[in-house]
Amino acid sequence: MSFVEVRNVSHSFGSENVLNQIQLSVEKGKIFGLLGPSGAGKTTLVNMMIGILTPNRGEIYIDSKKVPSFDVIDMTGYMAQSDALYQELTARENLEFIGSIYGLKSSDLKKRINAVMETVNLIDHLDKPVEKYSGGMKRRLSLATALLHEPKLLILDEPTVGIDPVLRKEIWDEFRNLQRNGITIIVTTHVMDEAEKCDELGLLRDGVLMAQGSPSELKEEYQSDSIEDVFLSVGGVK
Ligand SMILES: Nc1ncnc2c1ncn2[C@@H]1O[C@H](COP(=O)(O)OP(=O)(O)OP(=O)(O)O)[C@@H](O)[C@H]1O
Repeated sequence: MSFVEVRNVSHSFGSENVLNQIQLSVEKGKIFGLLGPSGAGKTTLVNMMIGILTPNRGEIYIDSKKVPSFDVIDMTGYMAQSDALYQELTARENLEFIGSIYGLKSSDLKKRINAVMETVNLIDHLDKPVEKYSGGMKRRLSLATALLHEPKLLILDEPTVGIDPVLRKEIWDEFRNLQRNGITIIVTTHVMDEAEKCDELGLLRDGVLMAQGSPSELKEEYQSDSIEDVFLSVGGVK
């Protein structure tokens, strides 16, 4: 069994069919990109992976455990599309709060807070209230909160929205570092140059997984020079 397995998942909200028989698998230590236009169903699918939402049909397994599961919550770091931060608290206070939810001991917690804030390059802003952070700083702090309990799986919903290209590169360098430590990363995006950086891609459109493969496999299969062209081909637009 692969580290992440999505088996025949379908979901509707009322009469709107949002996901249709999604099958995909992600190997341990890979960066998997879920690529698709707005409304394709990316957030719905990642919410199912962490167990926030239960699919109408199908199953999801993470590290051989069926979702939802407390083990999966423990091993997963999640960064939602909108930052779930307490604005009036400082970064340190936000991280202390998250750490207490995960049951980190105070001595470990202090070390982890310093480590994750170093990672996202915010160590000099630890005691600043979040409301004084810029949008990009908030995204980085959200990434820090997702990393705090040393997850084996990171699920990131559009992590670089509102982040400038220089910082985006730094964040991607960090993803590579995490990957070197054996962490599996699932990232949703509609930024094509980010898609090219993933080991494996799933192309989602209108709730259907149109194609899955590495960027080079997909480009070869669809005889395209870029992932953007692949996307247009599988979408039937080209
Ligand atoms: N709680 C909900 N109730 C009803 N409809 C929903 C709900 N959540 C999502 N949807 C619908 O499901 C579809 C897929 O939404 P989803 O947020 O998964 O897309 P997405 O690919 O993540 O888009 P974006 O890139 O804009 O975040 C959309 O048509 C959306 O309106």
